[in-house]
Amino acid sequence: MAFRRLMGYLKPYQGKFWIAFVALLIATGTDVMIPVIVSKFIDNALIPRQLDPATLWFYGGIFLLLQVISPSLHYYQLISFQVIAQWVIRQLRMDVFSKVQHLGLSFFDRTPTGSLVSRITNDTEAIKELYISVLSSFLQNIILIIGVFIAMFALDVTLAAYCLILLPVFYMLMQTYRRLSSKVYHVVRSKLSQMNAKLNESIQGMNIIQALRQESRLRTEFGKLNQEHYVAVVKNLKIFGLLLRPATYLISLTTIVLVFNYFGIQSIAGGAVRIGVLYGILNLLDRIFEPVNQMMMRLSQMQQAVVSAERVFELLDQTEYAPQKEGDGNPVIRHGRIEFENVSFSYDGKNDVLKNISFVAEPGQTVALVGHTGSGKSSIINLLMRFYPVKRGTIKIDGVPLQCYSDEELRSKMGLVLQDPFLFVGDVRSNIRLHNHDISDKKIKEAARFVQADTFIEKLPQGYDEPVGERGATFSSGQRQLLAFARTMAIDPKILVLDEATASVDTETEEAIQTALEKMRKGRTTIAIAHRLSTIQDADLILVLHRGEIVERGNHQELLAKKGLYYKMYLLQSGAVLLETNEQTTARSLILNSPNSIFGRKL
Ligand SMILES: Nc1ncnc2c1ncn2[C@@H]1O[C@H](COP(=O)(O)OP(=O)(O)OP(=O)(O)O)[C@@H](O)[C@H]1O
Repeated sequence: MAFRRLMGYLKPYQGKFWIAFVALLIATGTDVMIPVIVSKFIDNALIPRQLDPATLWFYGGIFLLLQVISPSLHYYQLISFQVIAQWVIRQLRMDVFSKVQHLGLSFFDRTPTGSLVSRITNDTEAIKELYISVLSSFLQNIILIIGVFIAMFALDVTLAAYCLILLPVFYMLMQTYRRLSSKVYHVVRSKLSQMNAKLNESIQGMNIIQALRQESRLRTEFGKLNQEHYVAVVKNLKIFGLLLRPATYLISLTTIVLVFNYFGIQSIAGGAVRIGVLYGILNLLDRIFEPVNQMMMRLSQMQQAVVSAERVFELLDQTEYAPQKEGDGNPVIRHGRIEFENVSFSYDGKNDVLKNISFVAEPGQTVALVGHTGSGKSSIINLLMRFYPVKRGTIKIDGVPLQCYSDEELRSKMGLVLQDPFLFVGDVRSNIRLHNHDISDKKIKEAARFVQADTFIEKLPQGYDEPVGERGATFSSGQRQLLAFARTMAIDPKILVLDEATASVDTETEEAIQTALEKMRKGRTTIAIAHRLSTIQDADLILVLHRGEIVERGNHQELLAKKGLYYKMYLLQSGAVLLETNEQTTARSLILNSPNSIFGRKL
């Protein structure tokens, strides 16, 4: 199945493929002609001693011509098949990469990053081997074997017919090897993928690993996978070593003995032994065993490639897409009114993490989401950003259901700033512009000035051209926040979705961030997750979440007056501030360990 589908990828390159195939046919034909010509020369010229110049020129000429044609065509076909394989893999990799980009976040929740990387890199690379093995090696060797038999029939029909018995023997040998190695190869590939996943996790979380002294645990886990991978590879090598050379060697030896017997019986029966034919047959037989060996050797790579192909196609067949636009209209977000109507949601289809969420954010208003960890704040944002499909209840923007908007409209009118903003490899400018060519350099600077990121950017040695490394690791979390603000302001969104940073930054940056936020929120509908209640006291509506439900709602004063959950949280946090100023360390530990801590589950 996977194999047939892989062959389907060859369609666009049919022309090149058939030319290479014809070259292969001719090259193989010339290969098997050489011993036939030599055999004819021995029997027709050498033994009867007819060595006149014309005969010598005839045989010598053909021999030399074949010697030139064969390697040239082999070179051509080899390069052609390799190039075709590279083209196909390039296409396959692009397909997988594009597919991954359109998958929904729920898919990524379940799939480890390392295993995805492994599919796009290692697996496609393994598939390349299939094209090279199948197209180049298998095709070539099968054609060679057919050619050898044709040549043997031309030399001695009876003996060639006897030799046909070799074909089922080879077939059985290959089948046995395939069956044995198939299981082992599955293990090898899956261990490799698990190692990639582990490696990825370790590198991404290196700071935590070092801080929590998890190095030896991860080393042990990685070592275990590495060992299992090694055992599987060695097992395969053993199967391979046992079946390959010794088995084919035994068959080859038996065949040669039988051929000599055949000629012996012929001579006893009174027939003349044709030395040329004997030479030709032995030479041809010798040419059969090497292709069989090569095919056996390639068989393991082919196995591996088919397993890899299955894994790649499994990914290509994923249908868990990111939610897409529905309906024909092209609504536009003009005011930014957000409405949640009885929205319930579950990530796994079993446990509801949001229950009957209803609220309205009028244009220009700020709605703050508060609640302890795991209460569902991020999930509300995930739904509003259309990262996950809404199946129960409705989310509307300007009275139109969220699913009716095009991706482009949503992404250009909604600015999202996450707690830990993601910076791309490039420079500061490209991180603000994000390859949107409608954003001029002037606009980039304006956006940076607006959020007060310009002060630190201009202090950088290369200013807006300062390089940004992977995930912006060379910038502080405050600087990353400000850059993310500038990026958001550059598109001038109607709606702002904020996940307030919890990371502590210095007072100066904190002030810059707060001022920037205030300015950004003006005139825009804002949905903000607030971890510090002090930052949202002026919010028009505060929703207090608890286990996926809105348990309190109102503005700051109203909620304080209720003396409920919000009030408790507020007291706790203002207490925290008070204590911090007095005795920072003790206070922090007190709060973190308190049973009512907002950092813990219970409130
Ligand atoms: N991608 C996911 N897949 C499955 N369950 C998830 C996923 N994201 C969150 N959850 C679960 O949904 C519930 C709500 O999580 P959510 O992230 O919305 O809470 P939160 O209030 O934003 O928490 P925090 O303040 O810690 O960010 C939690 O029980 C969490 O375990």
